[in-house]
Amino acid sequence: MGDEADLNRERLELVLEAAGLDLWENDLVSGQVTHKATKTFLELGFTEDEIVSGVQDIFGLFHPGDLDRVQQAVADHVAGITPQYRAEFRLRSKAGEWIWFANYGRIMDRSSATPGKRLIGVTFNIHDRKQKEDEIAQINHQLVEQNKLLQELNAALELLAAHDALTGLANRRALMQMGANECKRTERFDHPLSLMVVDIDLFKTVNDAWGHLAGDRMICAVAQACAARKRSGVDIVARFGGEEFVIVLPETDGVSALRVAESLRNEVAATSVPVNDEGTCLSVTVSIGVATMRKGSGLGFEELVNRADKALYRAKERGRNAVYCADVPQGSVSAVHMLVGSGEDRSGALLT
Ligand SMILES: Nc1nc2c(ncn2[C@@H]2O[C@H](COP(=O)(O)OP(=O)(O)OP(=O)(O)O)[C@@H](O)[C@H]2O)c(=O)[nH]1
Repeated sequence: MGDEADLNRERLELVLEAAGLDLWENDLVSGQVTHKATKTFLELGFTEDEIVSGVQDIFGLFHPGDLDRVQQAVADHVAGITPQYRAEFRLRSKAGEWIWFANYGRIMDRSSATPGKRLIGVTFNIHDRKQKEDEIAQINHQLVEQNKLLQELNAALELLAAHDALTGLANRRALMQMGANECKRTERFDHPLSLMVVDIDLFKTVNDAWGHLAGDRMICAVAQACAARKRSGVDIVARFGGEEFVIVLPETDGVSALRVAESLRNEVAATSVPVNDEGTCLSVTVSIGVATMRKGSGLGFEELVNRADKALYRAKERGRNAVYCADVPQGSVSAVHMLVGSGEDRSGALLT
């Protein structure tokens, strides 16, 4: 029987050694370590003589950040809440380094006369695994940060790709895309679509007399005036080129578009634009060409822009600071005249 017990012990030791496990046993009533985890202490740099025999002394080697969790895991198992005691924790080596270990244990005498006394378990080194987990967590964290940065860069690029850097308005590329969609909507839903091309008059003279920066400020001021007309989520306001802007007015017929154009022309003409830091303010006017389409007109967006551009040319021909639209029927003239409130020259285009 004694031989068989010795053989069993040797078998157990072989298994523990091969698996890198260190067996221990604690008497939870006396608080004494009844079988010491020798291998673990040697790994920590202690000599056999220095191996402690009190449970509290062992707790003294635990990392303060892990101790509560370990004690809670023991308490949960003793209380029968968990079927095993499991914990991962850091132990302080003799040299003062923190090394990761894990415990796996169980109360072995629940059915004895003094249950809850013998907690038996194994300790094993998990330091390499923990370090790899840390490295992976760090790499994951870096990846998350890099992804965030990429998303921000993508959003900034999308913004740059669709907007004009000077005025912040939609750029020509974005306009052509959105405008084409509006043309399709007009064909599908039979709603009118109008478009204005707004051009600053004699802008070259501003650049020539006051410099390019002053010209830029004037472009921004007119851009703001155009943007202020925008019905949010409905109209499109874009910088089409140098000192030229396009305003797309969905669900707006020619008469209404003329009304908007004339009101914008008036507002700009009443504006005084500060063009430098010395307090120079310049007056400014715009000429506006208006074009409008309905379902079945067969016009694409580019053609609509071209028509408004031709109308703009007529407005310039008529002396600038003017609005012109070739698409409004004769019957609408009086209504527009009333709204325009300017001379024949300005609204004369409607009479052609
Ligand atoms: N400051 C500035 N000037 C620009 C910009 N883009 C274009 N321009 C200038 O705008 C001027 C446009 O001049 P023109 O096409 O002759 O037109 P205009 O002087 O406004 O004359 P009309 O349109 O006939 O009334 C040119 O001198 C361009 O160099 C810009 O982003 N900033």
